[in-house]
Amino acid sequence: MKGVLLVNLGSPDSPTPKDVKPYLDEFLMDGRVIDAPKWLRTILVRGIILQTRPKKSAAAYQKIWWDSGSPLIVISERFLKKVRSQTELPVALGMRYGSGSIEEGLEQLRAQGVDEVLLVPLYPHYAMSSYETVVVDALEVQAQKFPDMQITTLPAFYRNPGYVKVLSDSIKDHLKDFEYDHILFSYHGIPERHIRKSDPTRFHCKIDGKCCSTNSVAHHTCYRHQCYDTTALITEALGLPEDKVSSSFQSRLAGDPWLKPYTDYEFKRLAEEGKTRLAVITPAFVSDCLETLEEIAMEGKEDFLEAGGTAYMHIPCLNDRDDWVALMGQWIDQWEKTGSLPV
Ligand SMILES: C=CC1=C(C)c2cc3[nH]c(cc4nc(cc5[nH]c(cc1n2)c(C)c5CCC(=O)O)C(CCC(=O)O)=C4C)c(C)c3C=C
Ligand SMILES: [Fe+2]
Ligand SMILES: [Fe+2]
Repeated sequence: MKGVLLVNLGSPDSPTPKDVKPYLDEFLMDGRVIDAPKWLRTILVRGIILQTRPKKSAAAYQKIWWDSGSPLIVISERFLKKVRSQTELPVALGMRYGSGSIEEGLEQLRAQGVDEVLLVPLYPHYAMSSYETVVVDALEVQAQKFPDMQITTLPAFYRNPGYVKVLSDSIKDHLKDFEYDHILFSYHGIPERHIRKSDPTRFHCKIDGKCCSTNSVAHHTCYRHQCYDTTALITEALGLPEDKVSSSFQSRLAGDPWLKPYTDYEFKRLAEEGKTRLAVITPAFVSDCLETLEEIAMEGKEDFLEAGGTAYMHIPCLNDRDDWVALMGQWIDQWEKTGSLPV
């Protein structure tokens, strides 16, 4: 019997340093997130980052936490509930880190007789620190705990025409009452090294301004290419003039060079260029979370207005929008009836 597992990133159990610490420990000790050898990762994460970060992150989580819990979790649960109404198949939710794991999700499906799973990483783009780690974790759990289960994975869907339509309709809806002179597409950043590591050719991705627009098999796993492609597809779908649109990368940690341009620098640059009414969209996330609600909607607004901007809007993620839920329902239906996956 077929069933579906939706997977999102996960959140701490509460916005306190006590609960944020084990969550960050699991997250940052993932070798696909901090890709240093284990001994070095242990020193970096447990010896340095976890000494101070939990307090700082907990304070940020407190600013966005809802009475019903972490926005990312609450939104993912609302999405789950609505997706269930679109299909007869059992649908479960798993988180890559923190409570409500992928294993628990698969267990729930197995209890309902499922032995063929459609795994849906809730990320539009491929990155080793997001999409790939979900797939690898699910396959490891399957091999160890559910050897009779078969797992099929939904590909990164940033180019899917249905997805491009839903995202551009959402932007259109939110910009109805906001006069903007620029739209910034702010994607979660990753270290540049991750791009090179994910390049199967080992030679294509040079992050030189040209590789991401030169056709290559490397683009199947090039997060940078996929982000710029998302901006281009949405720009085209909305008929936006190119000088009103740009892309940037947020949420970097100190240390390595991360993908540029950095979102916080872009706020300043755009304001100084005279773009005073800014809309910001965060298409690396399908659900609002710490990185969108605190870093972009709160901190970003403050930074932009301080730099001389006069109006600012964060466009929410797709969350549990009905057209997004319906699209997920169509993808599930297609897989159930034909075994094929949307591209
Ligand atoms: C080396 C560090 C990190 C990489 C690489 C990274 C990639 C990455 N992350 C997301 C999605 C989310 N990240 C979120 C929070 C978050 N991310 C990092 C670090 C890396 N992410 C940290 C330390 C944190 C925790 C909070 C903090 O201390 O700042 C979230 C929000 C979770 C929530 O509970 O709301 C999401 C979602 C993607 C898509 C990605 C690669 C493309
Ligand atoms: Fe992250
Ligand atoms: Fe590239």
